[in-house]
Amino acid sequence: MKRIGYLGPEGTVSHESAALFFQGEQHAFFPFKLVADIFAAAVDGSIDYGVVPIENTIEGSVRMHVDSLVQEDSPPIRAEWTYPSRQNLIGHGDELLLKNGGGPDYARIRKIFSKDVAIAQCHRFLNAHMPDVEFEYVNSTAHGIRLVKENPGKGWAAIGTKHGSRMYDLALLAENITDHHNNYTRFVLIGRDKPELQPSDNWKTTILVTLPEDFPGALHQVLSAFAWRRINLTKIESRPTKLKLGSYYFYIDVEGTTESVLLPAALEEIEALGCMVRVLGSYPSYPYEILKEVQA
Ligand SMILES: O=C(O)C(=O)C[C@]1(C(=O)O)C=C[C@@H](O)C=C1
Repeated sequence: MKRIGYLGPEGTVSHESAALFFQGEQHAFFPFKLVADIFAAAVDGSIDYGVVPIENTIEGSVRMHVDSLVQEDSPPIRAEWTYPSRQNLIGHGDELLLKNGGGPDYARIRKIFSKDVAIAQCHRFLNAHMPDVEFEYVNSTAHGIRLVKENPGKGWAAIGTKHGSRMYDLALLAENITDHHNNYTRFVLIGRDKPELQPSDNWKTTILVTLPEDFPGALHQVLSAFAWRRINLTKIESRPTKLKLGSYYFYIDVEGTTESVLLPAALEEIEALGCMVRVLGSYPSYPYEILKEVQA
């Protein structure tokens, strides 16, 4: 049985998405307090695979997690999938719902607990209903829900999943409060060994490219190595190497696998330019709709 690490406690978006990804298989799930701890456990072998949220429709890249993926000792990316992040306002119903059934009593909500990314996904709703509410950023959405559960009577609410509200037996004060409903998170699976997964028609490869110094037009040449081979890039992002001010690498996702003929040739061409290239993983990609179909 494989050991899977996810951002806990139970009831996070990561937990829901991992349950869907590994549906129908026997796995042991282990909650972690921080995504950094998942990386550490995947490195020291105390888990086989780790589930890492990497990008969100509204908030873009989760930078800290991208930076962990890039560390020299991080295990490779073995798969990616997308999962809808549907956030809800959660609290003690007897305390924070209007008695006449008229919905949440916003005036009584003093503080909202959640993960920074989840709060950022609900800005419009929060501005419209509670422009002056105080926020407390916690390690995960379910961590916030748990704190609210343990502290009734203080005017505390959380932002998190329906699954989380059921798990902690709290009321859904307001449902689907994300700024728009097309809010997806991209998760990656990291692990030392190649997992056995459903076949997929979509493959991606993530590479890190560090450009040589003082080489005018280097990025242009890197991109053209993909362009003339008609290899599609799905993401490119620059991140500081953290070694020197002004020194950056490029984090690039391309469609295709390193098992193909074209992609290794493109990477060789880029290396020949004097760039450093590191492959962070070549892996199948599963859109949410496909995972849902398997479930049905
Ligand atoms: O806090 C959670 O529920 C998580 O799984 C983490 C996380 C993230 O940090 O990106 C994952 C997806 C959601 O969009 C919000 C939060």
